[in-house]
Amino acid sequence: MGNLPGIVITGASGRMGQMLLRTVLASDKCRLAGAVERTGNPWVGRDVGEMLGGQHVGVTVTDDALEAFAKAQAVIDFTAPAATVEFAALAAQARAVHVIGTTGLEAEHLAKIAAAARHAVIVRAGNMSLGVNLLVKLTQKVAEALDADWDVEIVEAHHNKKIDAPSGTALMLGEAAAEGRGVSLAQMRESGRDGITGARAHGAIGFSAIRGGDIVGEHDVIFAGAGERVILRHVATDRGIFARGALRAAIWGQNKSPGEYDMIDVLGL
Ligand SMILES: NC(=O)C1=CN([C@@H]2O[C@H](COP(=O)(O)OP(=O)(O)OC[C@H]3O[C@@H](n4cnc5c(N)ncnc54)[C@H](O)[C@@H]3O)[C@@H](O)[C@H]2O)C=CC1
Ligand SMILES: O=C(O)C1=N[C@H](C(=O)O)C[C@H](O)C1
Repeated sequence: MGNLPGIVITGASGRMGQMLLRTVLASDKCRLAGAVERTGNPWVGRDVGEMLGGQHVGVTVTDDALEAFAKAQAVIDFTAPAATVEFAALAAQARAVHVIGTTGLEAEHLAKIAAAARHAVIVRAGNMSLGVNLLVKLTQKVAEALDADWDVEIVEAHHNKKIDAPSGTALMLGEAAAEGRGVSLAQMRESGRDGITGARAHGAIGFSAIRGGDIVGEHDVIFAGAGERVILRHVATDRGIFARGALRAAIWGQNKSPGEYDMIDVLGL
């Protein structure tokens, strides 16, 4: 047990935090080394097992991230952009692999994460599931095969608590479509249509977001041509797919050279 990689989960009380804790506790490939929440969160100072509604597991939730990271080989982080940037610096200081699932990261956050990756292994993806990463590869292939007369639209649906749009997954799919076409997503991106928008720009890559209820995550990539459509779809029904992917990334990252990696690297797709 002592030789298994020790994992710290940040954002322990969150939707993904709880799923990650259960996944690590059930795994025979790693051990739970710590759990972090923000100061003032009711989970801080309490045993992880008790907070999950079961027996004590001997790991107390802390708000001291550096102390927790220093005892671990990997940190799995599905929190919020400001927290993730802070954790990237601390995980690098502790030489722990940092697996980042947090979405909504802006250029300023990405620059700080890239700086941390000069000293430590970081695996970052807007979606850690096998199915979505396969869909990313398929999207790139289809975009390579079809010309810009085929309009690309990405439609995503998530639960009503999600705070960022388009989703991290939708952006990964948009990047894949842009790469397949040999264009820059930043230049071709079109989102949030409302009112008299004018006709669709030729070659645009469009994004639409639906928010409602408890939808885990659904993504369609629509290639709309004249007289026909190709639709690629992924539907997530269980957050366990993201947690299993993140755990796989944490184990894969052990003994890798410092740098920033993604799930395509981890899965070898
Ligand atoms: N890459 C992927 O496969 C997936 C990514 N996500 C992303 O993960 C993130 C979290 O999603 P949810 O779990 O649904 O959100 P949530 O709101 O349920 O959980 C976030 C947790 O982070 C904690 N947190 C925020 N700042 C913190 C800090 N400074 N220190 C410690 N804890 C802090 C919050 O207290 C909360 O418990 C979002 O960005 C979401 O888009 C979600 C699912 C899959
Ligand atoms: O916030 C979520 O829930 C999810 N976020 C990720 C995203 O932004 O794509 C991944 C998944 O779709 C669930």
